[in-house]
Amino acid sequence: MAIPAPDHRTTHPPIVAATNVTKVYTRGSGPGRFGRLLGRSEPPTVEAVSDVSLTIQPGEIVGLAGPSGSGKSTLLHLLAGLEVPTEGSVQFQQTDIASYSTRRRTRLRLEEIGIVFQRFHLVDSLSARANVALPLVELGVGRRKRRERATEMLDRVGLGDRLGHKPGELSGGEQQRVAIARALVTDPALVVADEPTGELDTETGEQILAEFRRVATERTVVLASHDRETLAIADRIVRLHDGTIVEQGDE
Ligand SMILES: Nc1ncnc2c1ncn2[C@@H]1O[C@H](COP(=O)(O)OP(=O)(O)OP(=O)(O)O)[C@@H](O)[C@H]1O
Repeated sequence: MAIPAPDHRTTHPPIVAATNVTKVYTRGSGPGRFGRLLGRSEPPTVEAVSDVSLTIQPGEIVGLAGPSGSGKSTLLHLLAGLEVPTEGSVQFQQTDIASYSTRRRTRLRLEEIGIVFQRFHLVDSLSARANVALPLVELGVGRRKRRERATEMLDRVGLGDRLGHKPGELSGGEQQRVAIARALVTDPALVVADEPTGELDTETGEQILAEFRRVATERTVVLASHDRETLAIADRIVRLHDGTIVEQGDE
C-alpha cells in the first residue's frame, strides 16, 4: 500500500493565521463642511478587509488575487504586522501580533518578515548596498557584518556589480531585485510581496519570478498580484472581492 506523502498544511503549526479579521479605514478626521451640509456626522469609513480567516503553513507560496481595491494590499499588510486589525486577530507563529508592543512588533517584522512593497520603497540617496543593509542597521548589526551580508544578498540576485549604484541609476527590474535582496537580508521566515512584477516588462518579470521561486524553497511567500503569470507560481490562490475571500484553493 502506498504511504501518503506528508501534507505540510496539516502537520505543522501555521506560520501566520488571520482569524475573522476586519480592517476599517477612516478617511479624514471628520465629516468636513460638505459632509455637515449633507447632514453627515461621522467621517466616511472603508471596510478594506471584512471578516477574513486564512491560515498559511510554512513552505507555502500563497497568491492573493482580486480586482483593484479588493483588499489584497491591506490583507498583506495585516499578515506582515504593518497594520493591526480593527476586529479579529493575526497570529504570527501562534502569537497574536496585537498583544505585542509597537516596538516588539517592529522587531518581529525586522527579524522574521521580509516585505517587498508595490513601488520598491528604496531610499534614493543611498547605494544599492546601503539600501539592502537598512534592516540590519535597525537591528543593530555592526557595519562590517552589514556590508558583508548586503553584498552577499546583492550577489545572489545578480547585482554584485551594482553595489554602489543608487536606485536612480538602476533599471526597474534591478530596483526590484534590490528590494528583494533587502527583504531577504535578515533571513526572514515569511516574505510578503505586493505586485512584485507590476511595473516590469515580461522578461524582467520572469527573472523576478524565478527569484521568488528560489526564495520560496527556503521560506513562506505570500504575494498579491493581478498578474496571471505571477500568480501561477503560487501553490494556492486566495481570491478577494470587496474585502472578503470569495475563493480559496489550489491553482
Ligand atoms: N490607508 C488607507 N486609508 C483609507 N482607505 C484605504 C487605505 N488603504 C486602502 N484603503 C481602501 O481600502 C480598500 C482596499 O484597498 P487595497 O489597497 O487593500 O486594495 P488592493 O486589492 O490591494 O488594490 P490594488 O490592486 O489597486 O493595489 C480600497 O477601497 C482602498 O481605497
